[in-house]
Amino acid sequence: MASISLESVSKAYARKRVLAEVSLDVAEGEFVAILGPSGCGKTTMLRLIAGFEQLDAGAIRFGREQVASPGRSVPPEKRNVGIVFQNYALWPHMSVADNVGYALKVAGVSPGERRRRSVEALATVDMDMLADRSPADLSGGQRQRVALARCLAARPSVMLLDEPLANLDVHLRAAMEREFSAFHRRTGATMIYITHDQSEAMALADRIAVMDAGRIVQFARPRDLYREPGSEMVARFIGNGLVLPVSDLRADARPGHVEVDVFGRRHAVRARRGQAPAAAARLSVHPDDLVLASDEAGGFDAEVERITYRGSHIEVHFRPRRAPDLSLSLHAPHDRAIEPGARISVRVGDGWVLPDAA
Ligand SMILES: Nc1ncnc2c1ncn2[C@@H]1O[C@H](COP(=O)(O)OP(=O)(O)OP(=O)(O)O)[C@@H](O)[C@H]1O
Repeated sequence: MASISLESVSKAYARKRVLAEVSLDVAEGEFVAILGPSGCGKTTMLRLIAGFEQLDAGAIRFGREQVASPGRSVPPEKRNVGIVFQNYALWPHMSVADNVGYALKVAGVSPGERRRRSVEALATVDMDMLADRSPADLSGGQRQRVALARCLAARPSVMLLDEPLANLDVHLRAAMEREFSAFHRRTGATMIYITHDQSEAMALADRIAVMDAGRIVQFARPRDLYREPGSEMVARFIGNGLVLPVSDLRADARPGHVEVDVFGRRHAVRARRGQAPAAAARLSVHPDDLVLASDEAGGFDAEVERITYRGSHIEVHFRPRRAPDLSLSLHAPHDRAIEPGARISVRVGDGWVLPDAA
């Protein structure tokens, strides 16, 4: 397995810049998700790493070896990269084992060795019992596991996965998420996983690179992205994040904390150390951070708009009285009696002041 590093990589199609000086260091054996909205350049980045596209500026390294720079590119078949796409085409006329061993056959590996490595790769994804089946007789999830085994049989030093779960239903996705995690633990493969689904990225990755319009806007562990987003885009993209306008930001006695005014009530929230006092700021919170205050004096005034039943809890959609254009939500116990139109008092239990430059 190898580490991967992108150094100020830029790429344009015709005159449209798709990647702008992207730098990223993925450690050996790390599981990194590339997360971003449609069209932000995720697939282009993957294609550059795989060697299907040439970069315009910058460099890509696998370990110490430079595999791409302007005008110089190691071809895809020499990069030892395994790729699993969303559309995992399997050959319908070949058995599962032959599908998995096909690349080895092309590479001239002997039939005995081929079979051994195919069955070994299938065992890794718990599919060795179905080695002689036809792909037509498999479920969607089983086919995706075969695609994974096929990638694995070639013993790649890097695995690239492009929205591999996008075509699966929600239950199968959850099962496959577990599969990918287990697979990563077992093989120690360096994995780069593309998705626009933030919950999938949060569940799987050691670190997540959030992309927006051809740039990496933040590269951090899931917990840090959730608790300390660096910009409004990241704050909104992760964990149903909300951004509140706050005012009169002042120092708090506790390091890493400040006091702010949220719709007329003072609250202590988290901020970068050294955060300067400010007349106005933006606060990143999540529905779980907002709590119904028991007494009216506790929080800011709001009016309930509607309730969504979620089984384990109810989601209360509301508008602050002082900012009726802002639609927010919080989670409350499912047995809490609360009606649309009711007046409530809301406290910010936890929040993070977005850094000034964001
Ligand atoms: N071969 C190409 N020629 C011209 N433009 C391209 C080409 N490939 C991609 N683009 C453009 O580059 C931009 C980034 O595309 P890319 O596929 O990398 O985004 P993405 O983040 O993977 O999107 P999605 O999540 O929708 O797959 C888009 O505006 C796309 O239209």
